[in-house]
Amino acid sequence: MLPTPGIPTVDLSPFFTTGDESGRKKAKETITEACTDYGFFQIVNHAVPIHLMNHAMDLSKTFFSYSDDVKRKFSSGPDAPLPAGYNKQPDHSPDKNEYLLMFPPESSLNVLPDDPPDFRKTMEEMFKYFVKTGQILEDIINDCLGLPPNFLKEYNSDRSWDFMVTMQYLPGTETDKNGITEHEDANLITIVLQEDVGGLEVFKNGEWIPVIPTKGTLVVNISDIIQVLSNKKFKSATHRVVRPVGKSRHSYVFFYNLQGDKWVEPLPEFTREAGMAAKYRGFYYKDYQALRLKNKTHPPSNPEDIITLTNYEI
Ligand SMILES: O=C(O)CCC(=O)C(=O)O
Ligand SMILES: [Fe+2]
Repeated sequence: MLPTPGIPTVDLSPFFTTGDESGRKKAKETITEACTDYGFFQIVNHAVPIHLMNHAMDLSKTFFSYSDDVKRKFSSGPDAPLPAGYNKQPDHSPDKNEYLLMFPPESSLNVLPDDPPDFRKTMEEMFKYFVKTGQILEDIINDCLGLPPNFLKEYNSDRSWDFMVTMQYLPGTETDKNGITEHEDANLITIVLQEDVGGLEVFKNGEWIPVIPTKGTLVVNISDIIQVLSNKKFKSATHRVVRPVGKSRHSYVFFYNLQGDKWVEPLPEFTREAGMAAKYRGFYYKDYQALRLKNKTHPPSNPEDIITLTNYEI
C-alpha cells in the first residue's frame, strides 16, 4: 500500500551513517514543518528490523488469543508506577482495548509472559531498538528546535522511565468503534507500529486522517513534554484509534519518556530569549504522569475533569 497522502514519510538512513549532510538537512526540514503544524510524521529506515516487527506482531496476536484467566496471570501488583504486565480497560471505559505494558528489559517491575515461547525475548529486542530510534529522533528534534547540541539528551538521560505497550483492540461494530478516545500523549516522543488493518487516526488542519499502515513504516507522535519545553512551537499530536469493523487490531506503542523528578517548563530559548511569554506553568513530570494515568484508571464522569496540558496553560 502507498503511504498516507498528506503525512510526510522521513527516511532516517542519513542519521545512521556519516557524510549524507543533504539527506539529514532534508529530513530535518520535513520534521520541523510537521512538528510546527501538527506533531506527527512517519519514518522508514529507522533502527527496528522489519522481520523483528513482523515476528513481534505475530507473537502478540497469539498471546492475546489466550483466555482472560491465562492473560491475567501476568498482571502487576498495585505498587508499580504504571500498570505493568497485562491489563484490560475497565468495562465502563470508552476505550476498548487490552494491553501488556513493559518497562526496560532490566526492570524488576516487568511481568512478562513466557508463552508463546520467544515472546518475552522478542519484546525485549523491540524495546531496545525502539530506544535507539527514540534517541535518534530526540537528537533530530533537538536540532530542529535550534537547542544547543545534546541539550535534550542531557536533560533526558535516564532511560528507566521508558515503556512499551503491546495492544489488542476488540473488533469494532457499526455502533461502537472507539478504540482510544482522541488525546495527546504525556511523554516526549511516541513511536507506533500498527497492524495492516489500520485504525490509527491523526488530527491535521482540522481533519481526522487515517494513517494507512505501510510495511516497514513507523508512526511518530510528538508528545506533551516537547510541546511544553518548546512553548508550543512544536505541537503534541492529537490522535485516536478507531476500531476496524469486524477485525481485531494489534499495535506496539513505545513511549520515549522522561524521568519523573524532572522539572518541566518552557525553555528560555522560547520565552525570555524570544521575547515571548511562557504559555505553561512548570510541573514535575511524575505529578503530570500520575494525573494522566488517573484519567485512565479512574476516568472522571465529567469529561471536563480529564487532566491534559490545558490545565497548565497560563
Ligand atoms: O494503538 C495505537 O496505534 C496507538 C495507541 C495510543 O495512541 C496510545 O496508547 O497512546
Ligand atoms: Fe496515544
